Amino acid sequence: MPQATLIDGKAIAAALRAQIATEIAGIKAVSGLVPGLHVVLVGDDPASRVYVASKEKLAVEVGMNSVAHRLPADTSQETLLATLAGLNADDAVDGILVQLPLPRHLDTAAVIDAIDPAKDVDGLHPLNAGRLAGGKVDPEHLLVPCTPLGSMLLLRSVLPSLSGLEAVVIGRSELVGRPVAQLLLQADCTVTIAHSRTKDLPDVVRRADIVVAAVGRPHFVKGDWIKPGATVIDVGINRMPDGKLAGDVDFAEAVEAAGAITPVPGGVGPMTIACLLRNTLTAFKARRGG
Ligand SMILES: Nc1nc2c(c(=O)[nH]1)N[C@@H](CN(C=O)c1ccc(C(=O)N[C@@H](CCC(=O)O)C(=O)O)cc1)CN2
Repeated sequence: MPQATLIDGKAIAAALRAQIATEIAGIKAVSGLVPGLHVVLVGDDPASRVYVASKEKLAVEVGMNSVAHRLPADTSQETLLATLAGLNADDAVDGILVQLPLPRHLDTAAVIDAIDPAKDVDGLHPLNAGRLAGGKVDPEHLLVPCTPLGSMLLLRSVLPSLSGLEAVVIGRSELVGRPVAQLLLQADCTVTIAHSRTKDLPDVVRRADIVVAAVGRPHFVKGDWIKPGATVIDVGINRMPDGKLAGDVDFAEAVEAAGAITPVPGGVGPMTIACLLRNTLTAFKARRGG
């Protein structure tokens, strides 16, 4: 049995960042302006610290102004909202992202609501989520959550046309499951969103030409759930007791059945940050009439 094609998220993300860097260099040469990305981190969650440092570094590499606001774990809701109000009002700020998860005492929905939708490079503000759900806006000009956007770019790297394909998304989070389902629908897939209460999940997944796994449970999706030749996008990034990362899909099994599959690490993860940079450039151009 031939093994699946590996979808190389690391390489595709690097190519996207190179494209963004070229575009920013061109804009800078003409206007002297570059996009400004501001990331807000509250607390000291080790994984979040690593992701924020990586966002800061890669934003600088593509030529952006990059600022990380690191706030203590006991930051109050009022202080966080005041920080966001300052960033909303600052014309040099094109993109604002609040790293998730926030400490439990903070109200995440209220924090996201407080970000100017035009600067919401995470695509999580209700206005941007509503535009995506409405399906009426050109995705090139919409601020779409980064992991779903990256997942779609990976899918399109192996499936230029998605029209009419059966897609099953496992997981219904606002960060991944719901928006990726909306993007698949916009690409004319027939979309099922499966979740913890879905009955006969293995049989539901067996129907899928495209499987997007976003459940947050290591090796949850088994190889015999995968229809032969299906494309599998594994969004899970689970830290195992031995320190290694594992996806939501049992890769060793699924690679034998799938037509194409993303690895973990090196699949969707790197696309999340590349798409954040893309959204920041999109926001910059929209705000400055580019
Ligand atoms: N406000 C947000 N918070 C969070 C998001 C998000 O999109 N917006 N996503 C995740 C974390 N995340 C970015 O924030 C992220 C996760 C993983 C990677 C990545 O490149 N992973 C590598 C492995 C890295 C490692 O060794 O740990 C990979 O998969 O190859 C980048 C960004 C939750 N929070």
